[in-house]
Amino acid sequence: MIELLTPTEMQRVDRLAIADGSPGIALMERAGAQVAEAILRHFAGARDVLVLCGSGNNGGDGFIAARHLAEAGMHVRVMSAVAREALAGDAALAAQAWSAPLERLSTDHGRPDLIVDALLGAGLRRDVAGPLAAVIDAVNTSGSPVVAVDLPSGIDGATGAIRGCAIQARQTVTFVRCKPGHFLLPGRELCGERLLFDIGISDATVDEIGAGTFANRPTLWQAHWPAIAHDRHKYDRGHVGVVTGGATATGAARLAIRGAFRTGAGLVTALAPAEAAFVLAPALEGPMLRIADTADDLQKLVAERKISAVVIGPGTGVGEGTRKNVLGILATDAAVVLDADALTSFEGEASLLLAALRQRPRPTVLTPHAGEFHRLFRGLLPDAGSKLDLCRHAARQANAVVLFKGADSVVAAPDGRASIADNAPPWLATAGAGDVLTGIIAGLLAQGMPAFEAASAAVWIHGKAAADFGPGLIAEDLPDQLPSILRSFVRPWRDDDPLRVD
Ligand SMILES: NC(=O)C1=CN([C@@H]2O[C@H](COP(=O)(O)OP(=O)(O)OC[C@H]3O[C@@H](n4cnc5c(N)ncnc54)[C@H](OP(=O)(O)O)[C@@H]3O)[C@@H](O)[C@H]2O)[C@H](O)CC1
Ligand SMILES: [K+]
Repeated sequence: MIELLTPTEMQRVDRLAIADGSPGIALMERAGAQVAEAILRHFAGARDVLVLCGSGNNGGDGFIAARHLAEAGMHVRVMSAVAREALAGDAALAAQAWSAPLERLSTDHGRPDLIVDALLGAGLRRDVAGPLAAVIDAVNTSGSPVVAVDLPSGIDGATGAIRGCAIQARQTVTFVRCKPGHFLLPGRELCGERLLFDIGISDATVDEIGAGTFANRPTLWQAHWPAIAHDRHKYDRGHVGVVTGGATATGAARLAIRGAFRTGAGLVTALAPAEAAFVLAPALEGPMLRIADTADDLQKLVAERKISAVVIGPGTGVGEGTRKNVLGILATDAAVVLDADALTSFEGEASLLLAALRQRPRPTVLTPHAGEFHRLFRGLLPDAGSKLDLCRHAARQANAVVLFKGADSVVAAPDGRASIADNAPPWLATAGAGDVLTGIIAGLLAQGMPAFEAASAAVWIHGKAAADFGPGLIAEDLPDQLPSILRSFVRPWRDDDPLRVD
């Protein structure tokens, strides 16, 4: 159940299910019953419940939930955005089965123990304004906990954006599959706890849609996890090269090195300018050190040392030197992770970078945070769009996997696949955490994991490492959290496993 379906895709799934013999009203009956069941389980002490119903099928789910809650003994009032006669289709049928009076939707809610938000769901079509916006504001300031049906009203299910204003829910009950808007910020925050229920639509029906967006979970990438066999030596486990900054700027690269080493790369080499050698040498034990002052030196080392994945960007400085080194590295056969200064060095010259990426046949991952993303792609992408849309566009343009970092990190591949993560705790936003992430990605690429899966896996593992550690985390703690997480992914060698990316 890891696909994320946009409201449009969900409508197509609904239509397929209805065509296959599940009447819409039967789906709605199950949806409304699940909402009631969730409330009875999680808000068992609630006595007075107010259900707010909109004019569409989201409201229909609300009428059915109201009936079940009343049957369970709760005192239920229903406010409707429209009169019964104005309802159509399944929502009209659902309202018929609610025999008590309907109140007109207003801001006069009192202080019920619980409010059920069934105003707007997948059918949100424009910004919320006027009387409906006033109702949403009144709900948010009422102090009553809110259970949202499908989506908090006002949240765009495709993008997670607030359209005008939106409900802040304590819990959101959704059906069949989560939507991107449940994962992307700010939507995720407004959902509160998210509960997903089956309403009788089969996985085969969902498969027919061919969804390309996924929740970032181990099930998305675990099948591609690098294998370990006892008869392989360290060279079979890949060799990561990390380009470092000068004598006073090697910390970021060292974090990447530790991330790569802990992720299981057999060898890790710091590729450093000569001036940094005496600073780095005492700071490295397992990882090796090689001197590279120019793009030529880097290219030669990658070839001679059979380096299978290179990280460049953390601490390398912004400017001509890094630009040349990036272009040099992109011309090698190694998999490449471009981060930080490697991206910012192409600000205003993105076409240079994109030209090199487009003709490159090897795996490449770009890992911008929001600032780096917008600096690099300014003018090259549509002006408006969700983080998911923009990341997909960028991946297509760059012919590379793009990891758009943040609390809702998105990974997109040039073929259109995308993952969205929701497991990063707030304390992961700390200096150097991104450097460790580049190392984890490179460590997985070096062991032969494909780029989309490697970037998605790294994001999830990075978030899990931070969550496991807890508050007080600094980037230096992240690599040491990895072994206990990686343990659960170890799998035996298969004969068709790649030895390494080259
Ligand atoms: N498989 C499932 O997941 C099922 C989900 N169900 C529920 O159905 C809704 C989707 O129902 P739908 O009728 O398509 O849409 P909504 O009820 O969310 O909204 C449509 C009505 O809302 C009006 N609207 C739209 N935007 C606004 C706005 N900004 N302000 C005010 N009103 C708005 C719209 O009016 P129009 O004038 O635009 O026509 C509609 O009247 C889904 O979310 C689930 O809860 C089903 O139960 C079946 C299975
Ligand atoms: K809703």
